[in-house]
Amino acid sequence: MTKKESFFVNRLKSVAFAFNGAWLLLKTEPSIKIQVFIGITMTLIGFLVGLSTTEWILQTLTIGIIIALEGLNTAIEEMADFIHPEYHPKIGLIKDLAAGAVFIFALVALIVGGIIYFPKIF
Ligand SMILES: Nc1ncnc2c1ncn2[C@@H]1O[C@H](COP(=O)(O)OP(=O)(O)OP(=O)(O)O)[C@@H](O)[C@H]1O
Repeated sequence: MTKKESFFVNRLKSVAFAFNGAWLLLKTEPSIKIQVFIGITMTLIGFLVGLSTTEWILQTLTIGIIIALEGLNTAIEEMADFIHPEYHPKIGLIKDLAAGAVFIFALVALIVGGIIYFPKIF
């Protein structure tokens, strides 16, 4: 196998691993299921109210980023539990920080949603 072929085979394998990770998140993680449900609901509402192109881009980005952050938070939790399954204040801090990062973006998502939908409702 040439170097070029092995590069493309390796990239393909990476995509397959990433796809498997995304599928596992969707299948096993309640927080991801909730975010995906909210994302689908907001997309349907977007069609109902008729979002502009810019609003669609902002809403889709916001939904995607929050789901991706939830996924990273889950990965950090898994790593923390694997490295140190017993109670430890540092593990608590690491998990709280990761959850805090998701929380910050959840607030941003609420603000973005408010800016898009508030003028359409009131
Ligand atoms: N091993 C630990 N040592 C110390 N504190 C912990 C430990 N595990 C969890 N905690 C504390 O409990 C909180 C919740 O942790 P947990 O792993 O249950 O995540 P979670 O927020 O319930 O996430 P999810 O619902 O996605 O599983 C953490 O943010 C942390 O404050």
